[in-house]
Amino acid sequence: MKYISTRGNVEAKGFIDTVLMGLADDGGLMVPSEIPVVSAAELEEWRTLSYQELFLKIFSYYTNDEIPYEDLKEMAYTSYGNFRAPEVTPVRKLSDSLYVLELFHGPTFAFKDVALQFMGELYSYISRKQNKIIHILGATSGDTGAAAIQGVRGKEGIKICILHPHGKVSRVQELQMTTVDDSNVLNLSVHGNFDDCQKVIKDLFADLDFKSKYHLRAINSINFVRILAQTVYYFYAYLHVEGSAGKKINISVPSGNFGNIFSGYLAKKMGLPLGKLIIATNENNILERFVNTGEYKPGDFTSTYSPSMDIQVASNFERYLYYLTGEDSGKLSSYMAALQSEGKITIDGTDLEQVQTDFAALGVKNQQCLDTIGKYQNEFGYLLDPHTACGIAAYEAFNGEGEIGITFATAHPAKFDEAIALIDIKQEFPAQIAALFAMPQHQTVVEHDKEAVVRELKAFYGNEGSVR
Ligand SMILES: Cc1ncc(COP(=O)(O)O)c(C=O)c1O
Ligand SMILES: N[C@@H](CCOP(=O)(O)O)C(=O)O
Repeated sequence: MKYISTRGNVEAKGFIDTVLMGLADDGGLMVPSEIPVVSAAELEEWRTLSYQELFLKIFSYYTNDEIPYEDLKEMAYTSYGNFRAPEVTPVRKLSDSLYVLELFHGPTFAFKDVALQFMGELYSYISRKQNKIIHILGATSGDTGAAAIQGVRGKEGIKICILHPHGKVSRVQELQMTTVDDSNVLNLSVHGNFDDCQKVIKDLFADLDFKSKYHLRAINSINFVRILAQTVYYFYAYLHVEGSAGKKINISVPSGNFGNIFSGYLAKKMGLPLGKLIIATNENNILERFVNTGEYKPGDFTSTYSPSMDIQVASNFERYLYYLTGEDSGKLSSYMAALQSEGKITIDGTDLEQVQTDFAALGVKNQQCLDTIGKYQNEFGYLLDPHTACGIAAYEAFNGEGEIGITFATAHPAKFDEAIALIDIKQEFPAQIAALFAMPQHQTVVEHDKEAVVRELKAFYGNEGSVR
């Protein structure tokens, strides 16, 4: 398996080089040169596998034996060994037509742990095997940062710097990131929003001299391995829903940067019989507007009760667009150029029909989000976090009569008590979260400005040159 850039100007790479490259050097995103297809018979054989076994089956299609099987196995078992649920991502049945895939049983109580616990192990493995310095640079609206820091804190050969939007993450998210006092961690709290943070890091990755001189590596979903690791739980969910054999299952995914739902798109292309892929967003509804009208146009940023999805410029949209163009890098590049110069991308005709076949989408308003949390607490005694509540509202809008839907629970409600308290629900915090409130914080507040970030990075990296 080789990996290529959506923009077509990067020499094909192997698996590890793709991980290390992160953002493609031509500004595009790396994708597999062809997507492997799992047969229906093999899929059925996977029904009894544990999460870790399933992970190994799926990764084996992609790693080209660049990582010996025993090493990959050890990484998978270490990564998921510290999840609070033995199933890793348990499936809960709420009714005959609704299942919830709980993705929040990792160390930081959000779905990001599933991929980032593994990426922490993988970067550490590559650093040891190749004697490489790994300087992770990431942007977060709250959850990626916490999970990435937790995945690599204290690991030799690795430093991590995370940019988060100042005052725009939840209190627990901020504490999860900033109470970590390991010397290999730097938190930059940026005056601006998530899109501003993401733009700064993308600009730094695009500066190839800087990227190479300072050994920059990505943990955001611009990195293909994030997408791949997230694909595993789509298979797991499908295989653990009662009566799914021979049926198509709809999946509703709280979405922001389009990474999670793109993993579902990949799973479907690999042969997983999924029905509708439902994009649930909040009032930052660029993806809903795109699916309904064909116009992709970043709008005004809105702060909502689901702050992790307060995103206008969705990174992985480019990967989807690449497949929509029939893997035509030239056409994709001209769409991305139009986004740059005209501030929007417009598609129509059969392309728009294809989009509407691939996805349904709903932008859930703040009040509807709160109403959904209240409704599920009353009817099922099940407390939803505000992101998951958007997912459930979108499931309700699109799951048809007699169809089965799975909604992804992307975070634990304790991470977003600000919203939940508004409807007078009092929740008890898990001990790991309650303990954060008494801990000192470490962060540097910076302006939303590439040069200010560069100054902090240079001080953090010190004299580290090309040898570890
Ligand atoms: C809790 C939660 N739900 C949903 C999302 C959206 O996921 P994605 O960015 O992969 O679309 C995020 C952030 O990414 C998140 O932290
Ligand atoms: N919601 C995310 C935003 C970054 O998304 P990623 O999937 O590209 O890492 C977050 O929690 O930071």
